[in-house]
Amino acid sequence: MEQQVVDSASSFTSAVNLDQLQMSSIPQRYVLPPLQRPNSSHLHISSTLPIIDLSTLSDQSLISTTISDIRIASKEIGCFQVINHGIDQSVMDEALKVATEFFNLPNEEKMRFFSEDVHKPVSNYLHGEINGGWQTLAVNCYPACPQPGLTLGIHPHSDYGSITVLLQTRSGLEIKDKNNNWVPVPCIEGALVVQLGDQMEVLSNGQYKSVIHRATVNGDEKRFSIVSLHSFAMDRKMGPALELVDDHHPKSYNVKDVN
Ligand SMILES: O=C(O)CCC(=O)C(=O)O
Ligand SMILES: [Fe+2]
Repeated sequence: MEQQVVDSASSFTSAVNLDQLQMSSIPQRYVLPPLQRPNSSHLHISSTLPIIDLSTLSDQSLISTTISDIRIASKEIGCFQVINHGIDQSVMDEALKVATEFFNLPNEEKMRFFSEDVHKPVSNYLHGEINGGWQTLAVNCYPACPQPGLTLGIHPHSDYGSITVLLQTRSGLEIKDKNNNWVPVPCIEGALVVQLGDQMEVLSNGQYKSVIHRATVNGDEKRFSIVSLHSFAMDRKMGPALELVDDHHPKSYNVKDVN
């Protein structure tokens, strides 16, 4: 039975298929070595993730404090949450509703939207916007998992682009702090998670951090995240901003094509 699931589905749908089979344990290939499992390094949570109220940016008396809070979060963690960001709750609720409906479709229906080129559907629409940059929208569904302590929804990685904005339906996202501890990102109603990516770390000559993060799974409920990944234009040469390179801060990265 398991073999059939693996053969008939791409990695895109296989975990969802397993969910439909209501298995009481996960297949061996999903079981991680003990040190890579969630909770293995939670013992001393040393960081709390800042929550930035973006409505303060329209108040002259608060603007510099807010910018400074964003700068500190970008330097220390590369991640923060934003509230009062101007996106209506109803828009976010609708996006999550459509995501849920999509993942509830039968596999054959879902595969009608399948594309080998993950940039294709969105780039056609947005290419040329944001100064030739790219936006990729990922919608992730993490089925409830019978053994959440043994596996992960997404393995540790940093995002390749400049900035990522993420909406989650429940907690599950974790970031690595500067002491190498995994810190859970709490799910706050209406908040969006902002993560800096590799391009921002390079552009800032290492002053800002591209945050390493992962997604855990849970035993009782599906979790969704909608992830908007923003990247500079592919034909752009990327390197540290010259203003940030001097005798005390030598160039830490070579200039490379974003590609
Ligand atoms: O779902 C999450 O919380 C993380 C997703 C993520 O890191 C990604 O799609 O790049
Ligand atoms: Fe990511």
